[in-house]
Amino acid sequence: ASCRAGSLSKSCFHQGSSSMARPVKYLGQKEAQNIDEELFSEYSFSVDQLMELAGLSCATAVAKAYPATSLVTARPAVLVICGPGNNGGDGLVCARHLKLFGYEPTVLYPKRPNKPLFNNLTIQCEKMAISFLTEMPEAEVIDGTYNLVVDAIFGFSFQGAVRDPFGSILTTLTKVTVPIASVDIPSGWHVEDGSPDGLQPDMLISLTAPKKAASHFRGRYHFLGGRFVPPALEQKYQLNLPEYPGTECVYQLN
Ligand SMILES: NC(=O)C1=CN([C@@H]2O[C@H](COP(=O)(O)OP(=O)(O)OC[C@H]3O[C@@H](n4cnc5c(N)ncnc54)[C@H](O)[C@@H]3O)[C@@H](O)[C@H]2O)[C@@H](O)CC1
Ligand SMILES: [K+]
Repeated sequence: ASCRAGSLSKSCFHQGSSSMARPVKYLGQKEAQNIDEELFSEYSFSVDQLMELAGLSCATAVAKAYPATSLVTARPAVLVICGPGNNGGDGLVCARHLKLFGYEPTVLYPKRPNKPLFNNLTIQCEKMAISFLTEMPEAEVIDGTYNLVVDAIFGFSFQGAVRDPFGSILTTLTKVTVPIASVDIPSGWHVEDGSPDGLQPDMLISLTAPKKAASHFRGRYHFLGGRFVPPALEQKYQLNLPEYPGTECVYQLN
């Protein structure tokens, strides 16, 4: 079953194991952070584990929507822009899996936290011959060089006015014409209210469960990823997640 999230206010109905249609829950910012915290504290996951699964989901969703063989340019070049928190970490993992899937990712990672997790993810990319840019290219250069941009700048902890260097990066992104695939939230959007003047990505990969901002998403592809939620946690928060098909790590919501 599939549905277009934007056509149903804050809900996307799907057929679960029962015959009754159930709406997938769209999370508020605080609830998303509580679930995140509980996965680590109560369920004893490590950040690395969930980030790996989240990033793999993102690369898988990108490969389903934009198969490397269907890309118009000779090289399946993809620009992955990573922010300063865990959303950026998802982007680094996504870049590594995209490379394994036959794409040519290039990473822009302007603000790097000095923590082993992010240092290791960066080295893993470098060792896979993924190049890192030192500055954000102009929109025309992006359009001429890359087939797609993966936006892994901000996720569910974003708040307030955008601080540099990400303000100018987001301004450039609003001008690119190649498709943008946003990880978890379109960067710069208010996590619950969205942003009518902000990025308009072609794809959104919601991780764990969609956030409320996803009801404002108007792009072509909305995927759910991050198939790691224990059933008890899903029930506690009444997430009403769809059943992922077979062994898939993503579920297409529209
Ligand atoms: N439990 C989950 O659902 C999981 C979440 N993951 C990812 O983790 C993300 C959340 O990560 P974080 O909590 O680290 O937060 P984010 O990655 O959303 O962003 C936090 C970073 O952005 C900065 N920031 C916040 N507002 C800003 C502003 N206005 N201007 C400039 N910088 C700003 C903060 O200083 C911090 O460095 C999720 O969206 C998802 O992508 C996955 O890695 C793993 C599992
Ligand atoms: K994002």
